Amino acid sequence: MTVLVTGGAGYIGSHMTLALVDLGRPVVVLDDLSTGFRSAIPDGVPFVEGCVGDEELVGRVIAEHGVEAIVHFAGSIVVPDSVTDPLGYYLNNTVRSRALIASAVAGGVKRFVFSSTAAVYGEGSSEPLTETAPLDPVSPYGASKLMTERMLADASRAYGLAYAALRYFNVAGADPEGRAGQSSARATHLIKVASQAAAGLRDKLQMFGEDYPTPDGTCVRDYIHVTDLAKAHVLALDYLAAGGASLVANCGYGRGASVREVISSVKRVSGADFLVEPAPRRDGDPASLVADPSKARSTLGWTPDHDDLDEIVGHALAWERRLAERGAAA
Ligand SMILES: NC(=O)c1ccc[n+]([C@@H]2O[C@H](COP(=O)([O-])OP(=O)(O)OC[C@H]3O[C@@H](n4cnc5c(N)ncnc54)[C@H](O)[C@@H]3O)[C@@H](O)[C@H]2O)c1
Ligand SMILES: O=c1ccn([C@@H]2O[C@H](COP(=O)(O)OP(=O)(O)O[C@H]3O[C@H](CO)[C@H](O)[C@H](O)[C@H]3O)[C@@H](O)[C@H]2O)c(=O)[nH]1
Repeated sequence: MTVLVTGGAGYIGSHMTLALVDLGRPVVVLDDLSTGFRSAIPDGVPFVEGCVGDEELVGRVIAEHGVEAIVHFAGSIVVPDSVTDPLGYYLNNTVRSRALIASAVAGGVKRFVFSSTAAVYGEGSSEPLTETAPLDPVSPYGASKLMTERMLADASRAYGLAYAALRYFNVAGADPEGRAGQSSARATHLIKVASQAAAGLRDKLQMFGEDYPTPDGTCVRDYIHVTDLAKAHVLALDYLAAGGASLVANCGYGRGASVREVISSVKRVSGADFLVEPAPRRDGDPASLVADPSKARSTLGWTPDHDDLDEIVGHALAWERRLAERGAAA
């Protein structure tokens, strides 16, 4: 069963590609390298440079590689950018996903795993969030992903495409063996940015908002290790291949950490101090997002191996140091 991994040159997609290679499963990567890196794709894995919205290209890839399942990571991911450029986000995340789903249907691909997000949930629901919590995205990013979920649900009913939409909470960390990590220098994610500050690559960290209705006033998120997330995708592929019904499932640990707690963890684990500057709230940020992951556990049999904030931070820091060494060597 060849798996087409879109966005496989990106952060999460490269970890999924590694997970499939480790299991000896055939895989092909499609990525336009807009935010991904050619070097993130393991040696020997076929790579096609192009856009998921290019139906002619995707049709050819499906036919030439005998693709039987698609894992769709490709997309634009920065919540505040989606607030300033909503139409760009609807184009890359929604319109091009529609084209990819159409290519899957036309090419006879029967299984599809989609990168959705906790950003599809509205604010104010009681936590932890189950998949049945009200859907009312705060940001265009969340809306662009929710629209793709809806297209998949309809395509599944109409064309028999079985899908799993995995709603990731906050993905962080790096491959424990140091083979992959978050490489984008322009990354905006808290653990990445704090790791860069700890490694001396940034002079400070801004803390966006201290007046949220949370225990310490800063936003609360459910941070999940990227390797545990890749494992959930492998299980989702196996579940669908075994005839499992289409599903939507949260991917998180069910426990929240505040921005202050994350910063403390990064300082503790790195042993480095860095400047933390209070800053205004960032557009599109909900106060708190914590998953109820029981569906992924019961339906997919998912059990995390790295459910520990300091471990996640330790792997992110190790990757950051590796990147810094490579930069110094370049
Ligand atoms: N990182 C998180 O915390 C998080 C949380 C929830 C959901 N997600 C979702 O997971 C997926 C992967 O995120 P990531 O953190 O690895 O981001 P990333 O930017 O590292 O990876 C995205 C990859 O997709 C590629 N890409 C973008 N548009 C493309 C297109 N039209 N055609 C082909 N390739 C394209 C990029 O070059 C990149 O390699 C995204 O869909 C994102 O929305 C991420
Ligand atoms: O320099 C920074 C960066 C972030 N934050 C804060 O840290 C928290 C987490 O922010 P991230 O940017 O790390 O992550 P988001 O919660 O904004 O978004 C991430 O998780 C979401 C789901 O929860 C989406 O799926 C999205 O793709 C992904 O980027 C937020 O309160 C943010 O304001 C800071 O204070 N300073």
